[in-house]
Amino acid sequence: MSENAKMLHVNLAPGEAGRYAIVPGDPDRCELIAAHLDNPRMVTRKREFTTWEGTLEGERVTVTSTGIGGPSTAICVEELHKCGADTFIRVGTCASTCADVQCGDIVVVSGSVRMDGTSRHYLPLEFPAVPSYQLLKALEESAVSLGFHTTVGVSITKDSFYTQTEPETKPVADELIRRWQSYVRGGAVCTSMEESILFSVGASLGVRTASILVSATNFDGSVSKRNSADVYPTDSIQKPILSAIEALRRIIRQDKG
Ligand SMILES: O=P(O)(O)O[C@H]1O[C@H](CO)[C@@H](O)[C@H]1O
Ligand SMILES: O=c1cc[nH]c(=O)[nH]1
Repeated sequence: MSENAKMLHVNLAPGEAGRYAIVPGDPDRCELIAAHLDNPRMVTRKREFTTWEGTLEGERVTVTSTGIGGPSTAICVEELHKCGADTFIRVGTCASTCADVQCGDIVVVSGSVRMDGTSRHYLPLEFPAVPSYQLLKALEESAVSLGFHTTVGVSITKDSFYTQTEPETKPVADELIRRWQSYVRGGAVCTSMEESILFSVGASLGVRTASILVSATNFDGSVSKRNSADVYPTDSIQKPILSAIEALRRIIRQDKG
């Protein structure tokens, strides 16, 4: 393979990603994020990986979707890194697992339970899945400065959506519910599907990672179920987007300073 060949999945070549990457799960979210950059343009799309780019504070910013869950997130981070990225901010949604986080509230993830398989291919389980403190701090300060209700806390990264929302229907229900209860009793504030992978792959590559989420659910007091009555206001996604853009501005200025 030539050195300038395009990556197998994200379809970018070395040099075609900015140092700064914003990585949502949903491909449709890339355009919404890029709209806040200067000179946004769609770059490429392959499988679950859609890429837009633009500039912020004069620096190139790449926005690429990870798709859902571990394997595709690991691929996205590895390939963007090969193409030039060393700073990754996930902008996503989560389900609340605590009373402090209600629908539309922000969570800045300070660490993640590794209830996934992919991160174990990178680091042993005793190694914590944690973000870069510099990025976490910038995200928290930005979200608070924008007036959003913000919680900094531990998320649960799971490998499967419906084993969380309907654990009692699965053959391993007892195990799922027992583990989930222990995470919640340990103080986990929300659940999503990419953090432990993003943080672990980032740590193994020696790059900066962080994640900011908006809750798509109200917490109804149940340990593991999604609240079926939740109506997710689609404009809520602008909260983590605006926070991430402001945080990235601060990071870029710090990097330059
Ligand atoms: O909001 P996004 O980034 O799509 O992420 C969340 O939504 C998906 C599940 O519906 C999972 O990928 C979960 O982590
Ligand atoms: O309910 C939800 C919403 C976002 N992400 C999840 O993992 N679950």
